[in-house]
Amino acid sequence: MGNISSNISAFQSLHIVMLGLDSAGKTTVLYRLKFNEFVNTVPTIGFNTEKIRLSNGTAKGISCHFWDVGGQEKLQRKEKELFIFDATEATCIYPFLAEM
Ligand SMILES: Nc1nc2c(ncn2[C@@H]2O[C@H](COP(=O)(O)OP(=O)(O)OP(=O)(O)O)[C@@H](O)[C@H]2O)c(=O)[nH]1
Ligand SMILES: [Mg+2]
Repeated sequence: MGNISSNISAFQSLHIVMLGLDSAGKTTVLYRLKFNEFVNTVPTIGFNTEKIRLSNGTAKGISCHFWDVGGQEKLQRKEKELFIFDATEATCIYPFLAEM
């Protein structure tokens, strides 16, 4: 047993897919985590992806791979398809995101 971060080896990344309605603040959160500052955003067409090392109380921290998916109505059908797949498998979701 243990928490999520202690079960992730130094060579693995935690994949986090950010889903939500348009203008919910997903991209704002992503760049706040990445740059530690507020960034003006534009509506996301397709997706943004960033690798961010977050603190988990250890010197190494935890490697997180964020997938910030645009929430506009025309993109929501694609988002629903993503739920079919295991979001921890980036190779599964990437082809679908790339089509958006
Ligand atoms: N007041 C307030 N505004 C916020 C907050 N977070 C984001 N915003 C604003 O809300 C707007 C939309 O934020 P985004 O981060 O682009 O929203 P999003 O969820 O990425 O939207 P899509 O890309 O269209 O899916 C922007 O003008 C942000 O400045 C918040 O916590 N408070
Ligand atoms: Mg966005």
